[in-house]
Amino acid sequence: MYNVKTYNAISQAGLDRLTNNYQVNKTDDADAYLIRSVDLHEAEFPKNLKVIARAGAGFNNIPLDRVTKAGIAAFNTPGSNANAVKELVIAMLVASARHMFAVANFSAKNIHADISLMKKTDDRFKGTELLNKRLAVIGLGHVGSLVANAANDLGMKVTGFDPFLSSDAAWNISNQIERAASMKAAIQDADFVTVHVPKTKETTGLIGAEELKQMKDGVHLLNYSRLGIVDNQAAVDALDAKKVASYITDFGDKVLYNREDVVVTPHIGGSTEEAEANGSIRGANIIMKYLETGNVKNALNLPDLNVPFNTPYRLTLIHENIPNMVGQIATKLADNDLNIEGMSNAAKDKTAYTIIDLDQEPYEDLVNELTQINAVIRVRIIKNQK
Ligand SMILES: NC(=O)c1ccc[n+]([C@@H]2O[C@H](COP(=O)([O-])OP(=O)(O)OC[C@H]3O[C@@H](n4cnc5c(N)ncnc54)[C@H](O)[C@@H]3O)[C@@H](O)[C@H]2O)c1
Ligand SMILES: O=C(O)[C@H](O)COP(=O)(O)O
Repeated sequence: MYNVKTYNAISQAGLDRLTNNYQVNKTDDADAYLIRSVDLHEAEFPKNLKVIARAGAGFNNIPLDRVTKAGIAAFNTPGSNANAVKELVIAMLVASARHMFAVANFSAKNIHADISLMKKTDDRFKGTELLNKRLAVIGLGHVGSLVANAANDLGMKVTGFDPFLSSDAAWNISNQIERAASMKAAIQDADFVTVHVPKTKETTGLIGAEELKQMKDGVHLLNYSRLGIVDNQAAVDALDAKKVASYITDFGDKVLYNREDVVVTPHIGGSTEEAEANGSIRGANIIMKYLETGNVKNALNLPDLNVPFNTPYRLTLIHENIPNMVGQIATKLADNDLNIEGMSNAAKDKTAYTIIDLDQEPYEDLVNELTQINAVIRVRIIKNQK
């Protein structure tokens, strides 16, 4: 029986996919965590924990270095909520161009007045159209590419900036989207700027005072990525200077409160029934695949390694990516008369992963003995359930 512990609101749709070999939230000593945005940076991890699946895209809540050193595989599910974010961002583009929040505030405060009369005396709610306006999309991954394509479908001129764009992601982007060679080239002519990058050391403050200065007067700015990717104090200064017309973000920050030109939504970009179900189902499938086969696809901290599991037993080893690891492991097995049916190895950055298929049950102390090899981080024996 495997134990799964959940954090945050995890859609039942994914938990329903777990087979009878799984129980949920029965113990803290879990084999797997299924999480959303819970901040794990200060968390202690149980000894048994083998895998963390983040139902959603952003993984800045997972201390990847520490998790990897503990031999825990970490995965996210990028794309599972991308459509939800796209729809909200498009709504916010329209809302900012048509002053929808000011209109909503006005009508809420004037419930006894005939609001239709106000149009005759006051044109403060006259808006602009998105058609032919320019949108800069910073980050063209799962979310950014959908936003760029949808804005293009609405007749906007769209410029994308993503120096690290994968070739897979590039296939998803309409050939109408112009690719900028620099941040400045992307933002300098834009009427709207929207940011869709992961939160890292490099992207913290990606949109700061300098970038805001490079933008057109009256630009509308959106941040549905993470707190800190836009420097909020710099954004407030630019709003005060009327450089930026409006700022819409999914992440609260006290410098933003009580302003008519700012709208803060409570981190709901990915909060739809469909997106939460997608993330939870993908997270549950990731957990089952990793625990039952050791196979890895698109982990955050391990290389891809997918080997058909056709033997009765399998050993998996997470170890440092240094010379002679595979040799030492194979020697240890040979010294103990264990025949290797198949062996595969791959590396990602400083971490390597080895899968060894065995036609017989390994002796009990093998895990300890292999773990004692210098630079071996974690060893698992998996019994084939098929
Ligand atoms: N508000 C929400 O609820 C919500 C929902 C989903 C995602 N997000 C956030 O949005 C981020 C993006 O999500 P995604 O699913 O598109 O992720 P993704 O990994 O598919 O795409 C991120 C893209 O950003 C690009 N990038 C990285 N650094 C960059 C830089 N300095 N300049 C320009 N581009 C850069 C990458 O090359 C990649 O193409 C997530 O990491 C998460 O923090 C928020
Ligand atoms: O990165 C994400 O996927 C989103 O920010 C959603 O976060 P949540 O799962 O906490 O809603």
